[in-house]
Amino acid sequence: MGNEEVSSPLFETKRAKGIVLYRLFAASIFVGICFIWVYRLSHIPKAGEDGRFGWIGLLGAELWFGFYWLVTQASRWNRIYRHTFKDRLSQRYENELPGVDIFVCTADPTIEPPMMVINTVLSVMAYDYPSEKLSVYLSDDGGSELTCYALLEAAEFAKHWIPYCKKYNVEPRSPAAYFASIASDSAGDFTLIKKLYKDMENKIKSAVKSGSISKEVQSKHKGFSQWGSYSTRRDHDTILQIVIDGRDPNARDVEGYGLPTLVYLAREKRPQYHHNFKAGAMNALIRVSSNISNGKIILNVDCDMYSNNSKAIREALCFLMDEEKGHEIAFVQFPQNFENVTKNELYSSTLRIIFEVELHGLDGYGGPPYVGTGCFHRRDALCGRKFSKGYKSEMKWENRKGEEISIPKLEESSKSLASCTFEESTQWGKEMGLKYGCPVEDVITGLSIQCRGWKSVYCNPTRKAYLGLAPTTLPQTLVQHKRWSEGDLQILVSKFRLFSPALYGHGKISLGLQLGYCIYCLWAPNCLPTLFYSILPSLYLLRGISLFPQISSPWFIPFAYVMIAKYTWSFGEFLWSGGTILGWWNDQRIWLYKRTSSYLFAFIDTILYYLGYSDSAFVITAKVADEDVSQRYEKEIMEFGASSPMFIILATVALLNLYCFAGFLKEAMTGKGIVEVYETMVLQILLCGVLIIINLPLYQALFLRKDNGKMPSSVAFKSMAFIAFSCICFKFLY
Ligand SMILES: O=c1ccn([C@@H]2O[C@H](COP(=O)(O)OP(=O)(O)O[C@H]3O[C@H](CO)[C@@H](O)[C@H](O)[C@H]3O)[C@@H](O)[C@H]2O)c(=O)[nH]1
Ligand SMILES: [Mn+2]
Repeated sequence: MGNEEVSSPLFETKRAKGIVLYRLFAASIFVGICFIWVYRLSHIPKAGEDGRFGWIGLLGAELWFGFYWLVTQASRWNRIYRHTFKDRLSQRYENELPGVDIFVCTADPTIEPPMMVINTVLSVMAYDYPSEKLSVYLSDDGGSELTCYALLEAAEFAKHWIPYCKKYNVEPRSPAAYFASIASDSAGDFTLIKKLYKDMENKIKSAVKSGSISKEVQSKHKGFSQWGSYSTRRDHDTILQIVIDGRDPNARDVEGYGLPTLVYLAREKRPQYHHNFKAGAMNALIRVSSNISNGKIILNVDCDMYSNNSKAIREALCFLMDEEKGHEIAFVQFPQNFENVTKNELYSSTLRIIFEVELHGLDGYGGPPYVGTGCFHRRDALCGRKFSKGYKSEMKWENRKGEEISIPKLEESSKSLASCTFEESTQWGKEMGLKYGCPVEDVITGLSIQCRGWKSVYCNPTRKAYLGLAPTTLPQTLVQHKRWSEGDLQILVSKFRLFSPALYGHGKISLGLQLGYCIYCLWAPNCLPTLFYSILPSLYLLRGISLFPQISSPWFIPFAYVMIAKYTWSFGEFLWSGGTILGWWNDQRIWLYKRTSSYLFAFIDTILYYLGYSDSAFVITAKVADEDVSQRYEKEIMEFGASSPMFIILATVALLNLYCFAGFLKEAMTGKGIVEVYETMVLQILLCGVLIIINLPLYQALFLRKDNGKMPSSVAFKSMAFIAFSCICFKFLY
């Protein structure tokens, strides 16, 4: 190996093409925004004049939108793309690759079925990586015997599955996804492995169906005795079982090769101790794993996020082990991609623009946030170590010497690390591990790592590294976004303080990155201006009062330019990120729905939280759906289903616009004449019209659909009563 080879980097970074053109374009939009501001400020109706209230409202909204648009530029101004050289990595380090501990989190056996969980586990056990250096930990906050049983079965199946994957270079390595992707192969090995999988599936499914583990199975595995003291999932001792001990010379697959270590953990839960949701689970895993395998690298995945690219560990190591820059990097984040999205992404759940555009932008300013899954951490950075220039942590593999402790002893000593009291008066949840008290434990933890001086890297290879399950109903989508926007807002205004002098004063993270975080931290406050903009102009349309420049006025130009330019860009960006035309349209609808419902509720909840009236929780997203719900999802029919207060807002805004438009049409036909009205009110008509078109599926769900996914009629009544009341007030009183 020549010196030249050693000095060649393990990854390279490229600036996005056409960035200068983009910057010019963005500057032109900003000029347009300034003109709009000037127009609004210089034309405020005088006190007592028609439309003064609405005008000032729109002024506020436009000031906000302009400001927020500026903030979002942080994610587009300086986009970069990474490319790795995995062959160089194996040339230099193949025999010294570090140990990797993989954490899979699950929390509820009914909405996260054991079969799904073990498919994720199997996919990460079968990584293209030396098995003896891999350890997989399953954290089960559901404390479910069924999940544990499924894991025991998976351990048996893994003995066939891992060598099969390696022999045939299988991709993806989640058995369920693999068998679904392959029509049928009559080759001997394939038939055998498929049969073994089906056998395992039948056993697990029948256990799940009966809801318990048979006495016979229980007697075979001593681990089940640990459920003896179990009363509920909120009240039990630590349950820990080393299912496979990678150091055991007898733990071999069918080809005679070593197996990865596999551990089941249900940390202790007591009603009087807050368990801190996923952050609590992760911290218990960090400690338990340090006692068992102590890998230098920690990969964290959600239980639905199976590995779709068996080279992902090697991708991540190209960054972390790079001789020149590697020592600065605390974590490597992969995008979240989803297996179950339909062609036109009905609920916009691919988060396409975030993962294909924005995180590349944040990467240009110091690194993406940690988004909770598909992320490789350097263990010491995650545990609170500060970055320092001179320090180079040794990544290379060290054989665990002198660790001839027996499994029962190792299990016993690990259990105490997962007890409720262990963290009392320690820094866990504060400066060590994942932070507590925030609904987005991931983002806040990543931010604090970056504030300790570390960088992160965004790695988005063509073959997607992880595929998970996106929510398949509108309420789930909205609830998920409520959790996210609420957590992100807390980062901005709470004790964590993105802008606190302590962080900013020391210049810990760049201004670009701070603004980048603000894109998400300011999601929630968008609710008010968006509500204003989707209600006021329509109400004024009904009253015949114009709030925008006439078509013949020169002030019309900036409005037209900003709208056309911004939406053309957004459309183009969506298409070249791989989306469809209808997908973009759906994205616009969900954008509106999130802003007017999820963000509003998050905003209100955050205020209540600070006043001490509410506690933020982690509502787990369901990963299974009823048959008819899935069918409608496949056909891209929106699922409303249960009555939710969020729907009342959506329906009210939609119906209000319909009512205003109808009222205006009637007036225009009988009164002034359509041409003249059009001349003075074109932008208001357009806005109201677009709002109606985008809401078509909602009207359908309110009035036309008969299936179970329609909007409950109670929502229709409530919102109509609300509209009738407010329209009457607005028309006659104001
Ligand atoms: O008390 C809990 C609650 C959740 N989880 C696990 O956390 C993961 C994420 O939960 P999910 O309901 O799927 O939430 P999502 O909104 O899809 O998750 C995203 O957002 C979360 C923060 O809001 C992050 O924790 C996740 O990693 C990220 O994928 C799942 O594996 C759960 O099993 C736990 O282990 N314990
Ligand atoms: Mn999820």
